[in-house]
Amino acid sequence: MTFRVLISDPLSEDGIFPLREAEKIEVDMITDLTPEQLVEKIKDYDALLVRSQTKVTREIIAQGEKLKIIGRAGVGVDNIDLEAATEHGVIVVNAPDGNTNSAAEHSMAMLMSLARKIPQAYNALMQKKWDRKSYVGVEVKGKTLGVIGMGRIGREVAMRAKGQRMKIIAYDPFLTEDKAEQLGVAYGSVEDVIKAADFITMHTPLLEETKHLIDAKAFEKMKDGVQIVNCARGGIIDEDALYDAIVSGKVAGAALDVFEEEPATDHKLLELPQVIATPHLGASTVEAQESVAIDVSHDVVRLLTGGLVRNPVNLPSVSKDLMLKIEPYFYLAEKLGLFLTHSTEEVIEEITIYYAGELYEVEVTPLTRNTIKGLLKRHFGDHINDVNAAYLAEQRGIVINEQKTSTTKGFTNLITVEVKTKSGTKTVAGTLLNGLGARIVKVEEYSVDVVPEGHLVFIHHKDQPGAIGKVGSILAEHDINIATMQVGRAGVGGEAIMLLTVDKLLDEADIKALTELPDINKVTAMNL
Ligand SMILES: NC(=O)c1ccc[n+]([C@@H]2O[C@H](COP(=O)([O-])OP(=O)(O)OC[C@H]3O[C@@H](n4cnc5c(N)ncnc54)[C@H](O)[C@@H]3O)[C@@H](O)[C@H]2O)c1
Ligand SMILES: O=C(O)CC[C@@H](O)C(=O)O
Repeated sequence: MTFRVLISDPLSEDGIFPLREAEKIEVDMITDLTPEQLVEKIKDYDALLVRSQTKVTREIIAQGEKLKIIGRAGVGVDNIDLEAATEHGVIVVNAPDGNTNSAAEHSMAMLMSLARKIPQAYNALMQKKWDRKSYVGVEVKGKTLGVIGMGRIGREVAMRAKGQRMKIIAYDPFLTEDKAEQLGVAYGSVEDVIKAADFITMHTPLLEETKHLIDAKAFEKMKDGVQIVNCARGGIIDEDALYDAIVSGKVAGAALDVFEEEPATDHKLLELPQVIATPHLGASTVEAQESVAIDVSHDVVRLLTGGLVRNPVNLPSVSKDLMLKIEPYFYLAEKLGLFLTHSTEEVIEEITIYYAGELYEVEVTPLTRNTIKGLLKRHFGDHINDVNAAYLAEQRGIVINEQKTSTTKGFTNLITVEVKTKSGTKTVAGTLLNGLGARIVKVEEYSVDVVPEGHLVFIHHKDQPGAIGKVGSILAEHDINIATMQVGRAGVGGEAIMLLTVDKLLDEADIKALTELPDINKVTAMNL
């Protein structure tokens, strides 16, 4: 049987040699297909390889009757409908490391060009203007660079900027003060970073949490004359707010490699002389393109020849027999992780998962991965799956422990998840009730009985008469219907919790109103 591979974006010919030389694999590189033509063509192919131009939509995936694997020659998989791929059993692989260096170098090139107005001066000279007054720049030495997102590229940029003798202040949900110290950078919240920086560079993925992370309010907090670099993803910065901040003079300049809508040729930001830009070139080097093409090509060959892929984005790698035993627990494990990530603001240092009762006999590692996936999903988005969850956690220095016990603690099965942060531990436990599905049965030291889905409100308060009624009244005033309510307390008049399921997610105003009530210590709203 011969497999057919379609490459729909230009990939390095040297990089795809593993595909070209593989037996029983035919490769077609056709880079000028319209979306309609791709929908038609994909029917004949077993694998699709893309860069960032091709939008691999649900429709394309649905039409891919033979499609087994989609390879993304690069990091971001935001041009691939992962949900559709998973639903259709199509494995998505990427090349997370191959372009790190190039993207970091491009970010530095943009930073330096911005500081010294090189593109603007070049343009003037090309128009035969010898203008030395209009293009006076600033030195970066001694200036503070704010790095938002200290993953692979953010760290490389920080190291390079230190070489330019810049001071670095960084934020990443997985960066602790200790790790920051080891890296020789200052650590702060997003607010600390944007307030302190002379230059700010973005290096996060585009997620629900990072969309418009830099908005009008954020610009207000920045130093006057701040300069912004974005070589990560358009949409992390609110482009309208950036435009206004430049026009008002708050922001002195911006260097953009990425835009919310690409291609972005007719964009109002490109009309501003303070903006320099490149057309998504961060990974466009001979080396990066060869490296990412080699990585995805190897994975495609591995998969098509019955092997295991190295960089799966959505692959569940569990045998059928084991899957039958543990599949019912996947949902519970992920929801427990998700619950804890919402109720833990601090950096997670250690995760311990205890499996009790009938889970004692079973291989539980896939459940551990699912729990970690739930715990990290808020920060990694769809990039994380049960295959790469543990790897990503360990890469961030999070210690993972898995423990088994035959003690049933009254339940036939029990999963207890404990996370350790700098200020202590947080715990949640859940069980699968025969015929009734998943339940959260313990939160911290309190016993509860809650279905882990939908909109939850978790309140820490002081056990006082009337506290529950006041919460009910505020929610009613805010038109929020309570579906269920659980309460627990350490002792009369002591620490207590309420765990409510409600019909819609609380917004900031709802949370503020509840927090202002007497005896309410903390309110956490979550969507499981
Ligand atoms: N311009 C280009 O051509 C180009 C090339 C390569 C990568 N990229 C993009 O650059 C970005 C970074 O890539 P990477 O390889 O370093 O990824 P990475 O996964 O190694 O790092 C991303 C980091 O962002 C952090 N993060 C998540 N949510 C955050 C938040 N709310 N605030 C701050 N940090 C947060 C994560 O913890 C992680 O450490 C991605 O968006 C990627 O797609 C662009
Ligand atoms: O394909 C490209 O050149 C862009 C790649 C880059 O955005 C990535 O996320 O890896």
